[in-house]
Amino acid sequence: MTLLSVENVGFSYGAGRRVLKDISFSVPRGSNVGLVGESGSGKSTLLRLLLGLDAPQTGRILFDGQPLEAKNRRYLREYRKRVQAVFQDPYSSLNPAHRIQRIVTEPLRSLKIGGNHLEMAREAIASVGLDADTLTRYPHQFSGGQRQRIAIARAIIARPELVLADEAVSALDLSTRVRVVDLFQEISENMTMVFVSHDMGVVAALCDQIVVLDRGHIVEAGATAEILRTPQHAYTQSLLASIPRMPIET
Ligand SMILES: Nc1ncnc2c1ncn2[C@@H]1O[C@H](COP(=O)(O)OP(=O)(O)OP(=O)(O)O)[C@@H](O)[C@H]1O
Repeated sequence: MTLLSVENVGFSYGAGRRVLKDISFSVPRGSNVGLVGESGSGKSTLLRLLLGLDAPQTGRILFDGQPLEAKNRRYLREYRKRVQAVFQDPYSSLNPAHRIQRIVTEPLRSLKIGGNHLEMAREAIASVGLDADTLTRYPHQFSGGQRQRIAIARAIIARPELVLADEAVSALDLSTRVRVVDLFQEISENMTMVFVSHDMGVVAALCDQIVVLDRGHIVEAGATAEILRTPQHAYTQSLLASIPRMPIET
């Protein structure tokens, strides 16, 4: 069943040129879909539309069969219970003055979700592989990879149906990146994910489907194995060529 459906979406900032043109793809429930493309291809813009921060000028986005009502605060409050995001820079997204417990439970308060928040925080922090005493500490006491785990715990604490990740491992060094990719793989087993990255290697490791963007257009979309085996578009071939080590089996 389709959870998210993007239909013929076009978008420009103000009166500027089109940065997204006729974008269509769907995200089946339970799947991981990767959006890849070089800098400036429109990935972050598309993610803003998926978060409801902006509305497309043409086309529409359906979430669970209903149109996503961007900028409708009441709608977005309900939407945020079902959709959470993880961003690139774990440091700037974690308030340095707050303890981890307060940071991780923030979605529960802002979404007015009841229950035992401390218990829920313990569970979320354990599910990203961190100790319970993490909750009493501050962001500066952690490494980049640990901070990204904390950001992931915050994203999953409200048990969203969909997680949108924007370059969520790009700022991490290689070995940490591999561990956080493994973590995403684990949590994505019970969730639907849209994973935005300029790194085809990361997306290929995590996603069962890939949508390739080039200057606001979709140039290729399909099953990951298929795209890795027979990339159709010269642009996809060049993205694949930029992966330092290709998987041997696809
Ligand atoms: N606020 C804005 N106002 C005007 N133009 C913008 C704005 N944000 C992005 N753009 C333009 O829209 C196009 C797509 O940018 P976008 O950030 O979506 O690409 P991206 O693929 O996410 O790139 P990156 O990987 O560098 O973040 C670019 O040409 C960019 O200059």
